[in-house]
Amino acid sequence: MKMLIAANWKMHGAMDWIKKPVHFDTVLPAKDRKAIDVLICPPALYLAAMVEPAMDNNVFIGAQDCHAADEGAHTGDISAKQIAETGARYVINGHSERRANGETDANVKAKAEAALRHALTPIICVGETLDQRESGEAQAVVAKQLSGSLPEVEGKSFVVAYEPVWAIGTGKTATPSDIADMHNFIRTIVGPDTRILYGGSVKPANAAAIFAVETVNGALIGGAGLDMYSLADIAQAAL
Ligand SMILES: O=C[C@H](O)COP(=O)(O)O
Repeated sequence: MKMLIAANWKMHGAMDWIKKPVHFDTVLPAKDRKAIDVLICPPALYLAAMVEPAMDNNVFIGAQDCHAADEGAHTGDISAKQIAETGARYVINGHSERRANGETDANVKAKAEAALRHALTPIICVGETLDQRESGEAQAVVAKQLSGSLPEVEGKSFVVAYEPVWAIGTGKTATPSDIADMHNFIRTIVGPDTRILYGGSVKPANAAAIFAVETVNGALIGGAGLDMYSLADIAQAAL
């Protein structure tokens, strides 16, 4: 399965960042990374401007969230239909930073199903908190999130990102053995054909060890995905 190297820019960036996929291609040209897919998920207002230069450089563009409805009175929200119209190909659903603000498994599932209706690939995030891990509940928490959040749409593919909440933006990475345990567990639920990413303080220095875990099919990268040299170093580790 092709690895997916996905950068989630969160609420970072400015208009001149729309050139970053072109810069990425200068650092790691498309001809040298045919074995992997590269995705950048910028803030929504940059999507339309980024898609064309990014696709010209074999970089996919995705959104960080979508609404479950196709249209309506939802101030500040963006629908999967609108995201798809920009030419973006992926959307992140259920990131822990959104779950922390009240997003439920049912919301995530409805959003992922909206994404699939508009030919976007949802990246569905799951992961336990430190308290949940320390009390031995990590797998049960992830199983519950998957059971409530995965889209029920026949024949459509989605991506799962396992992001332990305690590893996000903290510099603490799960050990390869912890990642392998959780990814193997998730694999038993999602089957052999679904990409399972790891996210949580992925950096150039630890990427190779993470990608060496057999059931890791790529990474969802926050901080280290803002700099194209560091994103390219991580991508290189997946080749
Ligand atoms: O979506 C990305 C994750 O939240 C990971 O962020 P991080 O690499 O800054 O820890």
